[in-house]
Amino acid sequence: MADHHHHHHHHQNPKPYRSYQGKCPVVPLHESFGIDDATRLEAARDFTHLIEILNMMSSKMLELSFMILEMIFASFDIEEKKYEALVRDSVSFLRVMKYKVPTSEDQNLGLVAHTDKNAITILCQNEVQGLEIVTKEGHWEQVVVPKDALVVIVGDALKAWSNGRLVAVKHRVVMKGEKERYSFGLFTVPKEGAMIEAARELVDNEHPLLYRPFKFADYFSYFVSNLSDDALEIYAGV
Ligand SMILES: O=C(O)CCC(=O)C(=O)O
Ligand SMILES: [Fe+2]
Repeated sequence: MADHHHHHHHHQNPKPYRSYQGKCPVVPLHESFGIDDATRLEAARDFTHLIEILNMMSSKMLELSFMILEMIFASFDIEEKKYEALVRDSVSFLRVMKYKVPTSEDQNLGLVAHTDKNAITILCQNEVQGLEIVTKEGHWEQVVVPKDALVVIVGDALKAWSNGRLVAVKHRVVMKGEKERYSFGLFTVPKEGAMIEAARELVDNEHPLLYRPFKFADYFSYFVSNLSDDALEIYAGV
């Protein structure tokens, strides 16, 4: 994360009155940015390394999600070969999000309650809180994310793979206060065609099989056309 902030400073042109202008108390209505030598594609590209930053951040976040998955597998004493579908057969998806300041209290829902459908999600937010989860007791509670910390969310695919040992927590975003919220999420998603099947080691008499094996893409299509709250239970529950 430190790298991310560090890179930000390179965007500031050291020459006066170049790059970003704005938030000036004399002309609070004004915002602008300048690009030196913009007729040269390389120079125009250099203006912002946003794409490089997104690429670097998402690579690091994907690395982190694989590391977390491996720790989960190790904690269950499961051999590497058995988690192919969840690691080697994964693609990543990055979503950049902005939540506006609500104008009235009854319009403060930033993102509807849901479980993530993919295997594992890493979230990174600015200092504006808003993420809420349903606790074991069944009530909504805010997740207070410390500065520079990331949030890891288990999705339905990992829940099914772990035969329900890992919980895909229901979460939402509720906006309060006067600041916009920004977040980005790196979603580790099983590849097209990947099967999600409970690890055999996690199925026994005490832990009967909860979900039949299913093709992740088919489950996702099912969810998209039904948008049910209990999609996993309905689609794959045994
Ligand atoms: O913005 C956030 O912190 C939550 C985003 C989220 O839950 C999602 O995109 O699935
Ligand atoms: Fe989510």
